[in-house]
Amino acid sequence: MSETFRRFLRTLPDFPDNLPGFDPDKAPREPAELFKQWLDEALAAGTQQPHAFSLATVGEDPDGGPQPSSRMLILKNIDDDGWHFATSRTSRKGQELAESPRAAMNFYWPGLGRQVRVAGTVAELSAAASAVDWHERPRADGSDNPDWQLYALQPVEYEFWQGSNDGRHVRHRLDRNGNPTG
Ligand SMILES: Cc1cc2nc3c(=O)[nH]c(=O)nc-3n(C[C@H](O)[C@H](O)[C@H](O)COP(=O)(O)O)c2cc1C
Repeated sequence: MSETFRRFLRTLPDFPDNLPGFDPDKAPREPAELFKQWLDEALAAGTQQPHAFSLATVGEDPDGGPQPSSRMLILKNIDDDGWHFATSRTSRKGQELAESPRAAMNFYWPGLGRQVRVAGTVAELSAAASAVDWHERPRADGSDNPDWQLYALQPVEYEFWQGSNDGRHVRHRLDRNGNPTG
């Protein structure tokens, strides 16, 4: 099984042939602006749920050691508070964020060979903003949910990654102020 499966994985499709280029010197200076540009391009390329991302949080393993966990979420906004997402405070990630308010986001747009990483500290936004988010969900039914929480991740680092079929992938890394870090 493992050898067959290993060979099967090798046969799976790689990046599409026509990936866009990326020149960091010509990119918007503001990381949020560059992100919005890439999001628009992912949408134009037909990406389903281009605003979906993986959120990694840190909890504890059964022996008390650090244990990362991750799951997909939907981006709700970007403003001075940070990059917004919402979930239940009682969920695993909600409990982990209460204990350890740091997280890492990862967006991936396979059709464009692009990945964006954003990591930082996480703060809870207001109950009023959380209620608005709850009621604006696509399948909202008018009920309230006092456990629903809107969070904002305040970035400490960013990485914009553009894959290339010649293997010369471009990594554009920025600090919290949007200054390139190499
Ligand atoms: C594309 C996608 C988007 C999702 N968006 C959200 C979301 O915005 N908020 C949320 O609480 N769960 C969302 N989920 C479900 C989460 O991935 C996860 O299963 C759930 O929140 C429980 O996670 P936890 O047990 O790790 O806390 C989404 C799942 C997928 C596949």
